[in-house]
Amino acid sequence: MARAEPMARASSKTPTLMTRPAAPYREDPCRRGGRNQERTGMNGSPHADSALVLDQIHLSLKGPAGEVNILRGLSLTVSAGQSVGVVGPSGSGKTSLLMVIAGLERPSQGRVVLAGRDLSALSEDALARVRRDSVGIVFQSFHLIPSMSALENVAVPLELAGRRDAFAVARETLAAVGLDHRLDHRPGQLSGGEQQRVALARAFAVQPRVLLADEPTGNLDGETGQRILDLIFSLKARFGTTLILVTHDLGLARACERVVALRDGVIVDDHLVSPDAPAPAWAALFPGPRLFRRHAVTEGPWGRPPSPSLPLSPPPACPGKTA
Ligand SMILES: Nc1ncnc2c1ncn2[C@@H]1O[C@H](COP(=O)(O)OP(=O)(O)OP(=O)(O)O)[C@@H](O)[C@H]1O
Repeated sequence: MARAEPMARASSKTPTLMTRPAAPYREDPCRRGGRNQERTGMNGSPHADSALVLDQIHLSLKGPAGEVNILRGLSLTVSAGQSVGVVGPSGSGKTSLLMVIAGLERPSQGRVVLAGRDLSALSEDALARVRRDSVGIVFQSFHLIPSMSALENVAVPLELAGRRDAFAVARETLAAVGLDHRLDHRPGQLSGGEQQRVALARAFAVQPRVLLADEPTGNLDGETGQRILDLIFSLKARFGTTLILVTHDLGLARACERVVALRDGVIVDDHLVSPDAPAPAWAALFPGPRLFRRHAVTEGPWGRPPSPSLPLSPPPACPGKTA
């Protein structure tokens, strides 16, 4: 559902993008690269390499005609660093799933474990902190603050989180998305693709463990959408971010390592993507596929690699492993 205000249902909760504090670079090389297709019931099994575990999630909300069962017993485990395209017909629950993962919507039943924290056990304040530390969100309609410059849009969440280097980090991140010549432009003075790049810079500036994107190319023309997609995957490669992308675009979905298809609030298909494989069953859910290419991006899409001076900490050592 192309919700103009995807955060409206969570109006009583803390806005995510403006309050997320800076998080240190926490990519764990011990956890990266695994592909985990296990659907788990938690049952005490270890999820050490999981960025996200959803265990039997139900979400019911009151609609005008009574209660709507939006998610109905959905379980999913996503490895750290994995990219997952979430597809499905309109109304199947894709956006609702993102809201639950982000902690913006509490499930009626079930458990969400995000970056090692069981969200169901947390107070609202603790939930907001985990969200701010661990999650970046990018929406189809950018959600930038119109009265602020590009630089301020990226820097202000960092500043609110107490980062003294907020503006320096914001400059670096905007440079990494190719916008160092547009720092003082307000959203209304930027193209759609530029606005989405600002939104991506804002999401990645805090180096989240998990990036949630709801139709991130939905408002863009094909070429600009492709470049935004290149950028997302290049930032993912750089930071080891786990990506969960909701899309109606078959090509975008197939750019991910894994595709999960929803229908009526349950997972009906869950595949690792093989570029050479014949069209999988979920392809039938797409009316008119566009073809984005499969990604192996290591350089920035705007003609140069992401800024080497982004504030990276050295990767932590793997316990029990020698170099
Ligand atoms: N606040 C709400 N109260 C009641 N029902 C809701 C609410 N928000 C969404 N729904 C319903 O939940 C279902 C799933 O909505 P959701 O936005 O998650 O679907 P979606 O798969 O993202 O759809 P689309 O592809 O059209 O964006 C829809 O039937 C929708 O009408």
